[in-house]
Amino acid sequence: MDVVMIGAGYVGLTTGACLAELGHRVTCVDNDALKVARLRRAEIPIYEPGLSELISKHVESGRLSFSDEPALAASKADAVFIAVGTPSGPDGDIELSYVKNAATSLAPLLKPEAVVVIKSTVVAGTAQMVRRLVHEARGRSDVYVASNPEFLREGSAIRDFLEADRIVAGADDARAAKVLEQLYAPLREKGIPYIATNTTNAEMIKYAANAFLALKIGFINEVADLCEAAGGDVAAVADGIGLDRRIGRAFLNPGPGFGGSCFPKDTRAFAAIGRRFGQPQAIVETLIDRNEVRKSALAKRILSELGGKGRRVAILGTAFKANTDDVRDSAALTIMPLLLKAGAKVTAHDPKARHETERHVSGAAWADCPYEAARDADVVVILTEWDEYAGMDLDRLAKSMSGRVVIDCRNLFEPEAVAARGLKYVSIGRKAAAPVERIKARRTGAGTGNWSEIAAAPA
Ligand SMILES: NC(=O)c1ccc[n+]([C@@H]2O[C@H](COP(=O)([O-])OP(=O)(O)OC[C@H]3O[C@@H](n4cnc5c(N)ncnc54)[C@H](O)[C@@H]3O)[C@@H](O)[C@H]2O)c1
Ligand SMILES: O=c1ccn([C@@H]2O[C@H](COP(=O)(O)OP(=O)(O)O[C@H]3O[C@H](CO)[C@@H](O)[C@H](O)[C@H]3O)[C@@H](O)[C@H]2O)c(=O)[nH]1
Repeated sequence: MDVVMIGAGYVGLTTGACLAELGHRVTCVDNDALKVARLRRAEIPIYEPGLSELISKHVESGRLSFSDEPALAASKADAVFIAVGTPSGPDGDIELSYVKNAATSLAPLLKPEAVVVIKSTVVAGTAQMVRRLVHEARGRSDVYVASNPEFLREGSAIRDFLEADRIVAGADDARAAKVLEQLYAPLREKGIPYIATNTTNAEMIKYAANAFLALKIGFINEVADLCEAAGGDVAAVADGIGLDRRIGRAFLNPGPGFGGSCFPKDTRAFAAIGRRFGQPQAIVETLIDRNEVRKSALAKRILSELGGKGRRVAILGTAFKANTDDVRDSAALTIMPLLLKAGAKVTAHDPKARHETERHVSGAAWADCPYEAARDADVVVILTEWDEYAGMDLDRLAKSMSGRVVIDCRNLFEPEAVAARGLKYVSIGRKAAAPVERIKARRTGAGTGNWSEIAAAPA
């Protein structure tokens, strides 16, 4: 089929390249002419594993091209996807102006029977509203509107698309339903569950899924804090509850609070829809508050470990999660400014997100590797779970630092391994760190030094 993708961001580029992989001819259109010029030079504006290779493959196969001018491609397209941003508005509700602009400017260009597919995350009722706008702009009702929310995660976007848990195809008429079926035929043949439903359900499914996943994270974060206070180990607790198939182990990893371009924005939108329809989503409202409080509480905790102005802290990881250069709503964007404001000297490192972080946070120094960031640091804080940090040489890290505190917000290490280097390990709900003296005693043969003795010692 001939497809046009409006918006060449994370979702548009990935979806465009993957639809080309499924055999369709795709033109990705963006109104950012600079972005399109870069894409035409094979410069991929985002870091997403495998995306650059997939794009090159299909530019060469002739099935993928880029344009900043939708007219020609849209006039031939069977399906026009809208994958533009839907940022948060002031009351948490989403800003639909990009979706509306894209739809109305395209409307007169479409051939009869074309289907506009909304890929952006939008609130219930948006597809119906877009249908009215498109028909008004054309002066006739010979094109159709569908809702096909996207569930990919940054960092594993291509696999999430091509090996999706399910495809949600929202259509209110036979033509839109048929075009969606044809677009996804290769994935349906592979046995990927295909949920054919109406547009309102499709829109609701997307928000309910994100709200539920965010709730799992918010829940385990609080369980982790309780474990820390009660002397439990959240990793064991998450394994123990996650093996219950009704619960599942995924998304039970505690951290510095969820971030990214989706969970914070989508939970706010979900809560806003609840208020708008007179059905407040109290659980999600609380989750949003707790997640924000978590990030600033973490900054306070870092400052208390740091113990005074002018002391040095290394921040390892500023992306909202590993394998992306995206820093939207990342914990680092809340925590770094608070540390700098309190007079700390901050040196940061991230394998991919330095450039993006520098657009939002000024005043920090940057290092080329984690050990350089840790040089002379009083406290090292891990905020992103990059493999590079999980694989760090702890002896080298300990030698680089002048202080002794490692605050690991992603639980990358076994507490004992860090403590054995004479470091105080502050994790998120793992076993309490052994005090430096006790570890030293163990190394020098004083005391029994067994694990239960170390674990039982006060942090
Ligand atoms: N990022 C994700 O992981 C993810 C996953 C699933 C769903 N979503 C949803 O998908 C949507 C897009 O998210 P994103 O992260 O790809 O956004 P993005 O900001 O990375 O990309 C949006 C692109 O649309 C372009 N654009 C805006 N208006 C346009 C127009 N009228 N014509 C042409 N181009 C236009 C912008 O220049 C930009 O390049 C959002 O609704 C988001 O909530 C995102
Ligand atoms: O056990 C976990 C899992 C995630 N996170 C954090 O939660 C945030 C979001 O992570 P993730 O869901 O992996 O990334 P996204 O790329 O934002 O993907 C989410 O948001 C997308 C946009 O809607 C959806 O398409 C995806 O299905 C949904 O997982 C990040 O800050 C993670 O560090 C945790 O703290 N613990």
